[in-house]
Amino acid sequence: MSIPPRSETTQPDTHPSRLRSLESSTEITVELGLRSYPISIQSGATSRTDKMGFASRLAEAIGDCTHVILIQDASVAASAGQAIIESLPHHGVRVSILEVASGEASKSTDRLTDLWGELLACGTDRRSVVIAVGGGVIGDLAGFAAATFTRGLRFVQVPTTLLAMVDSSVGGKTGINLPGGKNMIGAFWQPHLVWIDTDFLSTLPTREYVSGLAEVIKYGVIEDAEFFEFLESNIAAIIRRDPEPTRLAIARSCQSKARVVADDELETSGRRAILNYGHTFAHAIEATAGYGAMLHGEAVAIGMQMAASLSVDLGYCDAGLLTRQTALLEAAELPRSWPEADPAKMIPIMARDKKVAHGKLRFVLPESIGSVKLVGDVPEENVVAAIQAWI
Ligand SMILES: NC(=O)c1ccc[n+]([C@@H]2O[C@H](COP(=O)([O-])OP(=O)(O)OC[C@H]3O[C@@H](n4cnc5c(N)ncnc54)[C@H](O)[C@@H]3O)[C@@H](O)[C@H]2O)c1
Ligand SMILES: O=C(O)C(=O)C[C@@H](O)[C@H](O)[C@H](O)COP(=O)(O)O
Ligand SMILES: [Zn+2]
Repeated sequence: MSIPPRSETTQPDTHPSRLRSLESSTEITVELGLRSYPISIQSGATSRTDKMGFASRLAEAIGDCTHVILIQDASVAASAGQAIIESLPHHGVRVSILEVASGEASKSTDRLTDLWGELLACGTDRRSVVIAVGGGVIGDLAGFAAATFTRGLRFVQVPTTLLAMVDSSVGGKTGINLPGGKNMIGAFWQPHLVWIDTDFLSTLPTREYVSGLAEVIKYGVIEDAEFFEFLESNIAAIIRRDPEPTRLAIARSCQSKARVVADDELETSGRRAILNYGHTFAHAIEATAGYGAMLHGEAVAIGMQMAASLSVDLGYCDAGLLTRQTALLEAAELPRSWPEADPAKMIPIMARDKKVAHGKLRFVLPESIGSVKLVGDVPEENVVAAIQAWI
């Protein structure tokens, strides 16, 4: 099974990220000049001792390394965490293991402060390397600890959820939440390597796996119409976690994210903001529901519905787009509405969105499948109507 490469005529690829297929592995490069790094997508290769294994890729990406700090989600300590530890050279590398409790609540100032103390206590110096093993929560938290401890440690992302494989491990956004806003404290800090072993997905609960599909579908809407069509035809197989379509969906998502990040690493030109499709609503849903009550991907699915409704309402796209997006989200078994959505609670939180410029909210709105634009000056009554459409 294969999806065709993006057609040059309809979708000029001005910053192509290299995609190489090697047997059952795929390698994508995030092109950022001196900060470029590989995303290695494998199936079951973590403990291989040859050049395809984790240890070889780590050595290639990092160079000298005598101290590794594994920051891992407690729920993958015995599986992915253990596989990474066993793959590391037994001599010459000291390994410190720091565990973080599962869940969004760990992306907090309290947990971060403790983590800084734990890094200090285990003798971390500026040549130490942080390896984050877990989902987006661990990647965001450990990445921010790496960005800030002694003004910056090299770090590696080993994502173990679908969402982290397709989105959060790539692109260098790291950070924690404040009670009043998602990811309000953070830094752009790129990893040196993203190591994706799809075998780690075998233990992931269905609800978490499905949550990751929201970000996968996002790429189709924002910049890859061919991928959206591929997902429409293959969503049932991807939900079953059939290896080939699942690996293709992960690779194509990473390719999309790598392309956008290479274009606008620090979200200054506006290009990277497209990755925030649905997120202005989603972050307000997560904050008002209470962090962790609604999964990030679930909130993104509902947020994409609200954004698409807003776009139809303002005349930027036709209703057909919303129909196709609704059908795909439904086929992916993602929520499309939230009965408790309250515009009066959500709008003040949305006002703190990181896309706000000169005090005005900006929304990523679809024009057609595969194309979105950043729109400012949206009347509040239309925003309220878009929220109310999905209660
Ligand atoms: N930095 C970015 O660019 C970016 C992008 C998207 C999302 N995010 C952030 O990512 C977070 C969501 O990430 P997530 O969905 O991975 O959630 P998560 O990290 O909370 O992981 C989800 C759950 O799955 C468990 N888990 C992880 N791997 C497992 C495995 N292999 N087997 C069994 N259980 C496993 C975890 O313990 C947790 O309970 C949010 O905080 C979101 O804001 C960041
Ligand atoms: O990488 C990006 O850029 C994204 O916006 C990806 C989003 O999926 C992700 O949820 C991100 O953490 C949101 O960032 P924020 O800047 O809106 O906090
Ligand atoms: Zn997201």
